[in-house]
Amino acid sequence: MPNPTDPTTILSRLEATIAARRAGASVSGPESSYVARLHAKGRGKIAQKVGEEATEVVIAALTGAPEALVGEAADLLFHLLVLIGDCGVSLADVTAELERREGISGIAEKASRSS
Ligand SMILES: N=c1c2ncn([C@@H]3O[C@H](COP(=O)(O)OP(=O)(O)OP(=O)(O)O)[C@@H](O)[C@H]3O)c2ncn1[C@@H]1O[C@H](COP(=O)(O)O)[C@@H](O)[C@H]1O
Repeated sequence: MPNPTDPTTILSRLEATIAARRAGASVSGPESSYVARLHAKGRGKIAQKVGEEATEVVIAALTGAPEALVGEAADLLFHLLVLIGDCGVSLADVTAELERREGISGIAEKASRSS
């Protein structure tokens, strides 16, 4: 049985909640759901939010306390999940890519690109 507080489990649960909000956007509506509201504004707005949150992560990392970075990183992960979901990409797609890269040094991989 998966550990409910495991980071991957939490991200999967959040992904499922986001998908449910997206699917039921016309039911719950932008009034009561932030995810539905964001979807109503379109992919451009969702992508813009990811960019903003990424910038806030950078600022917090360079100037803020660790607690501020935790909050900004959570905002970024949340909005990134909303964006990839909107594009039909799942968390499993991303973790599969990370798994594929496992053990491949980034330096060696970059060097292999030119050959
Ligand atoms: N994890 C989150 C989460 N993190 C951040 N946020 C919201 O993201 C927004 C980001 O704040 P900003 O000031 O940047 O956004 P904003 O005021 O809309 O900014 P602009 O319109 O000016 O761009 C805030 O409204 C936060 O509450 C989140 N909203 C929802 N979730 C999760 O998503 C689930 C579904 O949420 P609803 O769709 O609202 O039911 C929730 O149960 C949570 O688990």
